[in-house]
Amino acid sequence: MNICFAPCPVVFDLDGTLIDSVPDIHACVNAVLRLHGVAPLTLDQVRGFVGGGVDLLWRRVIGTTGLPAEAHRDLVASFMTRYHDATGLTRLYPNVTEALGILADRGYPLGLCTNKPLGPTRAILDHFGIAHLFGMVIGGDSLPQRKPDPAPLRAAFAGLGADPLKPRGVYVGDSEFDEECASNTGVPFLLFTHGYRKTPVEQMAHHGTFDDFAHLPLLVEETSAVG
Ligand SMILES: O=C(O)COP(=O)(O)O
Repeated sequence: MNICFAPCPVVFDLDGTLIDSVPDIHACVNAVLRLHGVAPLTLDQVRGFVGGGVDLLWRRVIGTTGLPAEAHRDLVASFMTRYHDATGLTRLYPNVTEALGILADRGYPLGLCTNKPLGPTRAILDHFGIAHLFGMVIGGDSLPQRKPDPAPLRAAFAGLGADPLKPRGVYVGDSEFDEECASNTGVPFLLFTHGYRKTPVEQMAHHGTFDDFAHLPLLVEETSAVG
């Protein structure tokens, strides 16, 4: 059971959930590929590589382009010098700011748990003026483990005052990584259907879906009341 008598913590994924970040990631990946004389990847290819963090992104880029595996570390470093504050092509999904504001006003402690490194995560939250809404932010480099390991999500809930081993709350995300992480952590999962998932919605385990953040506050209320 996951019943909360006070508003329980709500933790969000970032890429594909609050923001569409793929255009900036795509531009920075292709800028690095250009330096190595490699043909650019498409937006769809790069979208398919996002979700597991920067190391996995570049393992997938290497697998597709035939760049040498030994170059991985340098490619990631070169990407990060470009991506650490790249926000120009990134967009918040519609009604995100309003939904976060409503949940915060209703007393829900809000957190963020992303596989994106903390540097660009903070740059994006600042850029969109939503950083102050999150009481805890866990990035892909905050801990040795990354989603779908439960450790980062547990740390996010713990930072919001929940019991890290049996957290009460809700995780909101868009991908298979998020689905598995919520299940590993033992919290209900709310699935945003416009994100980067590859699996059909009907094959994903979730406690509710939404395609517009205008519907999220009610869904959170219902999910945390039912458990
Ligand atoms: O950087 C990534 O690959 C994914 O980040 P996310 O956990 O916010 O979806």
